[in-house]
Amino acid sequence: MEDFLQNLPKIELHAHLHGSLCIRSIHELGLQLYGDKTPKYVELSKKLTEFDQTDNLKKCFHRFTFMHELTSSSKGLELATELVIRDFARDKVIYLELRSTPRCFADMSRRDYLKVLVETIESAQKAHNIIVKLLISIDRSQPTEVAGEIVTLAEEIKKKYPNIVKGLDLSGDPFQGTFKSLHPLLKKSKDANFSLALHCAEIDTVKEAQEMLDFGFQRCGHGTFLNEEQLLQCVKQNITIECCLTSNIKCATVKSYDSHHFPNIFRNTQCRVVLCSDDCGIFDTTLTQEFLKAHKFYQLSKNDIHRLSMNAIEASFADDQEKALIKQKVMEYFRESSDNS
Ligand SMILES: CNc1ncnc2c1ncn2[C@@H]1O[C@H](COP(=O)(O)O)[C@@H](O)[C@H]1O
Ligand SMILES: [Zn+2]
Repeated sequence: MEDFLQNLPKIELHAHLHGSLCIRSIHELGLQLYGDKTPKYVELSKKLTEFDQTDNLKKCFHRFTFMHELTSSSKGLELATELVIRDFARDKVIYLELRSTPRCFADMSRRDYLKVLVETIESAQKAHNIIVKLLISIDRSQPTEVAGEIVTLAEEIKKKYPNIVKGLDLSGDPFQGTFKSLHPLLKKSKDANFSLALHCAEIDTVKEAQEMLDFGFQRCGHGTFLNEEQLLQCVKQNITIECCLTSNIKCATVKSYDSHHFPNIFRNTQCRVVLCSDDCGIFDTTLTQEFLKAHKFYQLSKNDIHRLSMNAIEASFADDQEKALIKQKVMEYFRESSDNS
């Protein structure tokens, strides 16, 4: 199964740019930015060895602050994006939806940030033979004015790069900010035909989850605390749940693999569900590892893996032609592997 999953052409729908940089690639980034044996690189290496295991959501957000310091220049951001895309391609991901929150620094505006991302995606997807789309993230902990600027920029850049910019993500520390305050902005995006992949019910906030479901969106990040009724609503509204096993365990929003919500949704409901990595760098995982864990803990068969792959293709924000192409590659792989077994 390990070889089968490693070589399976995979579809990743929930990956945050800065969380997806693994320690090895952060070293590579540091080397390229600062050069070997320079004081800055030595300091970076020291900091990296001091990182202890991420075992709760708060620690995870500390690490983002550190990551953001590294990419606070156009060069750093470009290199980080290229490395992340390369690493996904190495894990045999053939279709990737990468999400990132536009930031501004001394010499870079949020518009510049997005420009660096789309241009790097354009070149990296060719170099690494992978289809990459961008979802623009709104950080719920930031002031609504910032979210407003991001929504406006997203509309502008989607017009220019309609084949790369596919939708909006709502993420950030779930203990901060409210969906309600962002409702008018998200409504504007929805009316402008943006696809929405929103973090929802990552922590136990039933009322907010209900507001979000009633608002309506395409993909639900985590959905950990959705109740049975809300899952039924997801079925009715055709909302896909993006499950991130390792992320939930390491952030301690789920106690154990045995009590994870994935198997119940997958086996006992009509809800479309997909497996994703979330922040594979921070949680020291890969999409292959996520499938392997699901196989180990929930006895996923090859048929189940096929169903999950088809779910991901269906739920992706790719256009119909791209979906057909990805489907063909996945089907071919399953056909060949059954011929060889
Ligand atoms: C673990 N669960 C999570 N829950 C909520 N938001 C998360 C997240 N993991 C990542 N992010 C969001 O992604 C940002 C980092 O990537 P970018 O700077 O955007 O590329 C984080 O700052 C946070 O806003
Ligand atoms: Zn996430």
